[in-house]
Amino acid sequence: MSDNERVSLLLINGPNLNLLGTREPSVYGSQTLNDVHILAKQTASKHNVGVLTFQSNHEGAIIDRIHQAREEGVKGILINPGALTHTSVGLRDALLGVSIPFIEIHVSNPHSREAFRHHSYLSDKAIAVIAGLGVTGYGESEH
Ligand SMILES: O=C1C[C@@](O)(C(=O)O)C[C@@H](O)[C@@H]1O
Repeated sequence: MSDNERVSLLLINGPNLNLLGTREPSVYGSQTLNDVHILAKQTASKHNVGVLTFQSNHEGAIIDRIHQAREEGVKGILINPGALTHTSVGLRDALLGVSIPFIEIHVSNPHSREAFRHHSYLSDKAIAVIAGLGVTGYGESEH
């Protein structure tokens, strides 16, 4: 399979995840978004899968990127929606609208935090939810 034919995944990080590494380190740790991108790409490349990355603090930009993913033939989306997890019907509709399977990722475990973080607009439609593993949740466990 050539690079052009490689299966592609899209990794999306939502609002405030550009601050990983400096943002509330006791909750989110000290690794940066760049570390996340490296980990995800390294993990995927072991399976000959490519990863496109995108981060935005803007709901509409994320929705537009999800729409673009369909045109690009992206096979799966990995998304840490940040706070949009708990607020965005629009994000849910975008993911369902493009019919691309997705995995929801959180660095922290929202269920062990404030009550307003316990509900997700995405989880019931996600293939899987990975939460509370820190940045390692974007990679693959060694086994
Ligand atoms: O921004 C975030 C980050 C988060 O998605 C996580 O990765 O743990 C959890 C959300 O509740 C929060 O708003």
